[in-house]
Amino acid sequence: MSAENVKVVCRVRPLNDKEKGEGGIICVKVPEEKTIQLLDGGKKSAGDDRTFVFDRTFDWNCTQRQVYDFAARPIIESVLRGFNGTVLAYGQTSSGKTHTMQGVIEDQEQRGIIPRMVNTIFEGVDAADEHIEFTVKVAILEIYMEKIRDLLDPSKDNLKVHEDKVHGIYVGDITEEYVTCEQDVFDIMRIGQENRSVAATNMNAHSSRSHLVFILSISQRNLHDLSVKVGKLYLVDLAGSEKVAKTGAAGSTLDEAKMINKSLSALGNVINALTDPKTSHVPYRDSKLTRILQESLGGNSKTCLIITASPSSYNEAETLSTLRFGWRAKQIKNVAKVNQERSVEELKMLLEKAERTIEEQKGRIRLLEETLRTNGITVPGGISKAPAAEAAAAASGMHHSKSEKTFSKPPKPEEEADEESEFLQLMEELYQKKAELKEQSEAITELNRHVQSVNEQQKTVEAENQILVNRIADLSVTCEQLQYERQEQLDTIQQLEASRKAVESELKVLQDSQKNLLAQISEKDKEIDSMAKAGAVPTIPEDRVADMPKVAAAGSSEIAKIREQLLGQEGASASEELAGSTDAAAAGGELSKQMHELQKFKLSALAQMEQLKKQNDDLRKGVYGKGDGAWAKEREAMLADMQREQEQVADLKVMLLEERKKAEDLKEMLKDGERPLRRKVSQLDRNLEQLTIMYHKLVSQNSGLKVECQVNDKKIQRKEQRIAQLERNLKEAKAKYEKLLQQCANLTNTVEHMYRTGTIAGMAGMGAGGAAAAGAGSSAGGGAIAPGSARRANIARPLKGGSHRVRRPTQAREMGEGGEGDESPFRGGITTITEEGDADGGDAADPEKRGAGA
Ligand SMILES: Nc1ncnc2c1ncn2[C@@H]1O[C@H](COP(=O)(O)OP(=O)(O)OP(=O)(O)O)[C@@H](O)[C@H]1O
Repeated sequence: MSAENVKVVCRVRPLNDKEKGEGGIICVKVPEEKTIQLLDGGKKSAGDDRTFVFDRTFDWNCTQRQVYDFAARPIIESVLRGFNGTVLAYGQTSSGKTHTMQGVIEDQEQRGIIPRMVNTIFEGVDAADEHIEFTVKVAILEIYMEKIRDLLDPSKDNLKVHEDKVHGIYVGDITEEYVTCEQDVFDIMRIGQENRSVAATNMNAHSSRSHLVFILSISQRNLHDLSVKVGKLYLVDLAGSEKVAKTGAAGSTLDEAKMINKSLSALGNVINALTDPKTSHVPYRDSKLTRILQESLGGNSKTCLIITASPSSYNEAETLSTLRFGWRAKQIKNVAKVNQERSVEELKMLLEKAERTIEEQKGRIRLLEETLRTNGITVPGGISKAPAAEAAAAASGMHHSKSEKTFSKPPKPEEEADEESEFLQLMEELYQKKAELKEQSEAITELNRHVQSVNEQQKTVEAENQILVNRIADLSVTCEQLQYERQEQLDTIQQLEASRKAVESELKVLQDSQKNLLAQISEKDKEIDSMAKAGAVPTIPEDRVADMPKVAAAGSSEIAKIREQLLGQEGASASEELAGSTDAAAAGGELSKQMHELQKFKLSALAQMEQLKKQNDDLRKGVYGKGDGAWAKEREAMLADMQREQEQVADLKVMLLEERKKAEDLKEMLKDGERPLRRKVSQLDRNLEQLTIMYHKLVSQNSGLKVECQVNDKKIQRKEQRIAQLERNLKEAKAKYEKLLQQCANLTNTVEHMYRTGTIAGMAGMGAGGAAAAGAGSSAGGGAIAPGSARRANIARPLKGGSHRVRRPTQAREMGEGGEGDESPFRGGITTITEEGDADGGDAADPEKRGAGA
């Protein structure tokens, strides 16, 4: 983990038509891979202050792939290894930021950094080992007028930036979509793009006036040891960095431009602070942009800044400012580290390893016991585990430093000394194991804490889940209510439709009957007219002819027939009369006979007429039941009724139209009401799904952890019991050991006494030498034991039959741990056995050496 500079890459786009039209000429030069020169006013020279060196400089001939391979590929590869990564595009409007970051997604050649990175991610996922499980999430946000908007859910338009130890800096409540393939990401990008704020300025008609941040989280879980690595990738397309005046913005667009300028100048201030050794405070909190990019600039991230520039002399000032910005940013140093969590499995493996080592040590202790036995040092019954107990006791003094761990030993033969040193080594190892065990138990405690925090998280998630469930239930109720109301409205519409149809059919019937009546009326009128004309017949009186049109339809045809007959006959008789009058002289009595006949016929016809009239009257009365003139009234009444009914029908029509309109409005309202509701419900469904997944994950993790804890607790318990047992054994062994020492000392006393008193012949010289050595602490007499040697010996010889005691340096006692009352000579510091009252213990003599002296 070492600090590395932010990588800065410069890209200059080709001169565009607008710039050519404005008479702009190329004012930049890329003399070599890493250098860019800004020519002075388009002249062919550039001063030193206008020459900049970056990690790489690309001119207008470069391809999207070249930029990606140099600027972004190493970053995505790091993200796949668990690092955080950031790629930022900075430059004036229309300088090629979006072209570089996004390009044309569908075009393999022209696609920019984001789609290429997405491609590399899924290639990496496909190529990874089978036991690595990947989870990729995408979020897109926009910082516009110092507000963070969620582009995957535009209703979240003022998100907050949070910071904690676990997640670092993050945007709270942002929508994160899980993706499983490239296309998923592209679909999400399209949605984000649609929601992005765009305002036109004269710099670039479709210039984006907001900062776009695309966040990809890649989590890798190792299914073998369950460790998790999480790499976060921030891809940032900043808003145009041109001067406000040049944008030609005014009014709300001016405010907007100022705001954008504010966040960009905050970015500049952060970079200045980071690169100025005198400044200690970095103003990350001055804008939302710098707050989000806190880790990317001077933090835990591998970062690449791509500065984009126009080559036109028209944009010279902006290009110079962009190059200066990039140059400053190049001084920033980041310290990136892999974001990895130690899994329970890993800790478990460590524990198991420690246990295995303890088992090995136990085996060695057993071996050692055997060695002790074979060398005549009895390991008393019941304390066969004494060495282990000693080891445990030694281990319990784990806070001693290695240098402090010097163990005293009684004078013994050489092989005993070797064994003892082996024993001590063993104990030292045991001490280390105990330390490891302590570490493990600390890890378990840590795990318990982790379990607790997971439990708390789970509770929070459950509570949130419950809130969401409640909200969903509320929404479902509202939805149901709306659906019920909608159904009611539909029913009303159906009813109205039915009544409309009924009214229409009634109307039709009425119209038909009206038509019939009108037809009848016109028929009657015609009849009346014709009858009126027929009034010329002398035998029919005028008043009767006037009545004729009122005759009912049933008798009218008969009447007409008879009338025709009458007319025909009368016409004939009239002509005959005429002929008779003109030929009167010739006709004579024949005429009067015919006249008589005609008169008779006329009378009978009149009688028939009379009868018919009567019939007609009867008929009329039968039909209408009313007298003359009532028919006209009836007709008027009918017409009035018809009129009324027509009016009613018209009213009904109006009502129907109104109802229809209401229904349409209602439908619209329902549609309008349903749309956000549906969106909300689907969003909530998505959230719920994610939460449920999280919840299940946490539950399974939690239960796994609980089981782990239980197992570990049991192991610890067993180990503690074993340690306690070992400590007990050690105490017993120590007591026996001291007893043995006592016996040994007594024996030595007795032997020396015997030497001195001459009980053992031939040993007097040695006894004298020994006595001399004992008395003077020098080599006088026997002279075999050097003072230094005597001083080094841990067990002093007993004096003149006097008693001896085991003395432990105060410091050693103070440094002992967990072994109160433990008098083991193997614990803490030098233990010496001296004569009583001999603080120095320097007069001790090694029996072995003594033996040699003799
Ligand atoms: N290197 C390039 N090669 C060819 N065309 C380019 C290059 N860079 C940019 N362009 C073209 O220039 C125009 C403006 O570029 P782009 O939209 O990427 O600018 P921008 O800096 O993102 O602007 P804004 O600040 O408005 O977002 C686009 O039509 C783009 O295709």
